[in-house]
Parts: sequence; structure tokens; C-alpha cells
Amino acid sequence: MLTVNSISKTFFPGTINERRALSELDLTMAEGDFVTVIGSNGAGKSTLLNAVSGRLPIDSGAIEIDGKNVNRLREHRRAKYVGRVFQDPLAGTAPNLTIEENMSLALLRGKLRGLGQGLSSKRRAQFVEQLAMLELGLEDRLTAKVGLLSGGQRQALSLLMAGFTHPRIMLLDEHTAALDPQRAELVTTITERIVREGGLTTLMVTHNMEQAIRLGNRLIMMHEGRIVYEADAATKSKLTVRDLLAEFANIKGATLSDKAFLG
Ligand SMILES: Nc1ncnc2c1ncn2[C@@H]1O[C@H](COP(=O)(O)OP(=O)(O)OP(=O)(O)O)[C@@H](O)[C@H]1O
Repeated sequence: MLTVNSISKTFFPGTINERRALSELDLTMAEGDFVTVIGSNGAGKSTLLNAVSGRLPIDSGAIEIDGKNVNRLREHRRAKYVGRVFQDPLAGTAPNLTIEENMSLALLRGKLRGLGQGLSSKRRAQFVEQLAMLELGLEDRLTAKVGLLSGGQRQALSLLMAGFTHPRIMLLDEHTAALDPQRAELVTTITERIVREGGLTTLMVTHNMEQAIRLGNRLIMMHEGRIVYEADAATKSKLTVRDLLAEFANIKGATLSDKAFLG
């Protein structure tokens, strides 16, 4: 479904600030795979997601979605294949638009059309049904401005919207990291549900090793732009945080992400 074939990315090549963020990285994901990604600071995790979403052009290698090379497909064109939720709850939604306006925009993602002539009652009923699934009471607040919602509520809405159009791949970039533990747990539960119910192929970066083990069917560890450790479903089901720490210890010069031990 997703094939990442030997991709490399260097920032500021040939300058004193040169940074090799991805180094001939390979990753293949089958339909329905849910891969969690952990790694040291600056390992290239966000760059990998940026490369897959088309936010960043890669220097070499190829990215294929459903066997189709998307290297030249710009981010807005790739948006119909790719759903994404960022760490910052402010990033995925427009604060000055209402909940229903945000949801309408999400439905139009990847299509070159505006908000059109408004919402049909059928569509509104759909929104209510989907919001009710979040169990946050947002279904009663369709016309509330999204800027009024809490970070956790906005992240839950972003997730719902990202899953809306059944993207071929869902990218989650530390999307629970900015939330307090209780809200992070809630958003994690909603993530599991949206991924499961949508059968979404998902790539999730997290600093939380316990979460990385608990969620998904595969786990990868990155360091210096490469995948340095990989656990398949069978290995992952028996994996412990201790095992992951031992794997980290095996990587020369690697220090865990600063946030690795935080909730
Ligand atoms: N836009 C950019 N311009 C210049 N350098 C960048 C840019 N984005 C990332 N880098 C560099 O590329 C490397 C990989 O960064 P990336 O953000 O992908 O790491 P990460 O694994 O997500 O790290 P963290 O866990 O700290 O968020 C780092 O050395 C970083 O400084």
C-alpha cells in the first residue's frame, strides 16, 4: 500500500548547517498496518512524515501509494490520499470557523472546491452522528467556533476530520504529546477507534514507549535518518519498555528523545 524506497533528505546541503535527516530509508506498509515510530531527538521521524505527506520534497528515492509514485504530487494533491494530525492542536483546525464549517472543509479536502452553498440537513445529521462518537458533547455545538474548544477537543476533531475521507494513509505526529495525561488518554482511545473502524493504514510518531508498544501491529525505531530496529506483530505483542530501552542502549551515541519518559 505504502512503499518508501530508499529515500534521503539533507537540509542545507553543502553548508555548515548541513543535516542529513533521512538516509536511504526503506519502509513498506500493507493495507491496514498500524506502525508506531519512536526514536532519538532529530532521528528524522517528522521528516519521514513530511516526506510521505508531500510537505517536503525528498532528494532521492521513491514514495509509492498503491503502487503509484507520488514523488511529484504536491502536498495539496496528495491530501486526498493522506490524512494528518500534528502535535499542535491548533494546526489541524481553523479557529475562526465553526465545527461544521471545519468538517465541511475536511470533506472537500483534495478537491478544488469551496464551501459551496452551505450544508444539507443530511450532511449535518452525518456530522452529528460522527461527533457523538467522540463522546465529548461536540454534537450539540455544531455552530460553535473551533477556537473555543480545548486542546483535547480540537485534537479529537482533527482526528475525526483526518479520517473522514478514508485516506489511504493516516499520519499522526506526536498528536497526544501536547495534551495533559487524561486528555492524551482520551485522544489515544479515539485514535484506536477511528483507525480500527476506518481500517486505516496508519503511521504514528510517539515519544511514549508504552503507547508505541500498546498501539498498532508494528513498531519501528529510528536513529540518524534510518530504521535501526523493527518489531513485527508477534515480537511487538511480547515487547516491553525495558526491551526498547535495551535496543536504544545498543545504538551507538543515541540518546532517547527528551520526552520519552513523560506520560
Ligand atoms: N525544516 C528544516 N530545516 C532544517 N533542518 C531540519 C528541518 N526539519 C528537520 N531538520 C533537521 O533534520 C533532522 C531530523 O529532524 P526531525 O524533525 O525529522 O526529527 P525527529 O525525529 O522528528 O525529532 P524530535 O523527536 O526531536 O521531534 C534534525 O537534525 C533536524 O534539525
